[in-house]
Amino acid sequence: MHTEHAYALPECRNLFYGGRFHVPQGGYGRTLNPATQEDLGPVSNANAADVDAAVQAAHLAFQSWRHTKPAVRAAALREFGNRLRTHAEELGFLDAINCGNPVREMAADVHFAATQVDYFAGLVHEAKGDTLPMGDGVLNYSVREPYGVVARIVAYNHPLMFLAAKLAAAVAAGNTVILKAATQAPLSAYRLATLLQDVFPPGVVNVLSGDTPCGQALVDHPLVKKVSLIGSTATGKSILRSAAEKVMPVSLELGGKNPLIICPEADMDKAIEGAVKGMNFTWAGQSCGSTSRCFVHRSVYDRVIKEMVQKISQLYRCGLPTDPATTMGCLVSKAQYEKVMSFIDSAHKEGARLVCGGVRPSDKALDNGWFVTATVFADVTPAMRLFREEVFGPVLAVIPWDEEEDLLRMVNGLDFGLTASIWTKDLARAHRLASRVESGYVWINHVSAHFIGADFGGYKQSGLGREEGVSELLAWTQTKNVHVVL
Ligand SMILES: NC(=O)c1ccc[n+]([C@@H]2O[C@H](COP(=O)([O-])OP(=O)(O)OC[C@H]3O[C@@H](n4cnc5c(N)ncnc54)[C@H](O)[C@@H]3O)[C@@H](O)[C@H]2O)c1
Repeated sequence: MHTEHAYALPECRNLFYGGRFHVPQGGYGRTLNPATQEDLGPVSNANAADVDAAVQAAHLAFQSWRHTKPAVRAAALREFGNRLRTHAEELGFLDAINCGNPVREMAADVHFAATQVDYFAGLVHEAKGDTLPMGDGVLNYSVREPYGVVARIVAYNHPLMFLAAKLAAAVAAGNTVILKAATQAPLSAYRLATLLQDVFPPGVVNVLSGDTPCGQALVDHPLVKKVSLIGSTATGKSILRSAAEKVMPVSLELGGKNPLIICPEADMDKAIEGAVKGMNFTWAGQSCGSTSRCFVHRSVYDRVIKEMVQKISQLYRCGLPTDPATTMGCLVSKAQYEKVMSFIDSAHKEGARLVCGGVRPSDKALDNGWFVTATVFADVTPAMRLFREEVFGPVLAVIPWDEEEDLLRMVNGLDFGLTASIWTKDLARAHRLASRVESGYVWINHVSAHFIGADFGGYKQSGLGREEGVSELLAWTQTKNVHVVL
């Protein structure tokens, strides 16, 4: 706690609900800087009693927030967006020091979150209903109403952005929200709570930190009417099972093992650049949308691999996440590091060909961190673990292909279906492949980017529901039909 940092670490690490911070009944744990193992101090571990207190506060706030004029809700959201922008550097720093992703990108995340908050502030009046033509003397209309208290549980790779951006649609629609910070990196969440303390009425936005028991207690609480998760498929399934007990709707943004397809006629320079960028090495590959299976047509296979490796060595070098010059951060924890290393191990054992990386960086300054260099394995086959399972680390699998039918069998042969990226100059092939890939978000001659207003979400076991567009707002409402005989 005595190391000099660019910004002060948050002083208050308690639970934020009902407009104030509360000492956790579940006690405290510790949080670390994954790049150095520096102890960054205590973090609250909310237990079921804490969750209940927060839910009661949110429930009380719902009684008035649901009737607050939409324009007033929008104004609060816009003020919140402005606060985010004003504190972007500081929040980005807190994420970098706590989750291991580079500070420059984490600050950009905060600005992106603010843009999403503004977007939903502008949509408040779109949570509207319909009327049905019924003839004289009868009026039939539907209204959209908020659910009540809802919970958002998030993953660690964009700790601040996932909390800040994703509260907006739920709050815009008139719900009150309990945010559960990422277990591994909650520091920015405490600062976020302070920043929003006087923006929303007490109890409208509440921020908890904790581990699985906190998330589970939120899912199980009878007054929590909807839960959304950004997390792994395993957690998504567990939440879905618990939600069944309450017949509660859920929204799930889950894992991926996303394909990037390079066709022989593609603009090869751009395709190679896309394949490298799509792996999100900056975040050490820790991104759900990472295109971690790269299918390269055999006629260009050797060239693509050679140039890909050159590009990676030019663009990505592990460095301390808090250094603005760093282009690639570290993994979030020892557990994640060991998982990534086990994939590298199994790829070797199963006969994949290592073409770069696969080791710790040689830089002594990084010796204490969970760093792994940008890694590419070629000649990966569908039988290998690296082909089938999400690594959530900097490990790219390259697979040769010859015929489109075989390609599609391999591409669609998994239970994941989040993103896909297709590189071709053949218009017919572009649309044919786009229509046949089983993914919820497809780029043609592009990769990685999200577009505000465009629905993001997964097919198959990569998720349920869509976010980032109007449908996210509507998903936080339920429809009531009213039939009036005049
Ligand atoms: N589709 C997307 O938009 C998206 C975005 C980012 C990350 N992810 C996925 O997230 C995963 C990595 O993140 P992670 O390791 O933090 O995921 P995780 O599933 O382990 O944890 C996510 C969150 O769920 C909570 N949680 C765990 N078990 C729970 C339970 N039984 N009930 C309620 N809450 C519970 C955790 O405390 C954490 O806050 C990857 O699979 C990645 O693909 C998906």
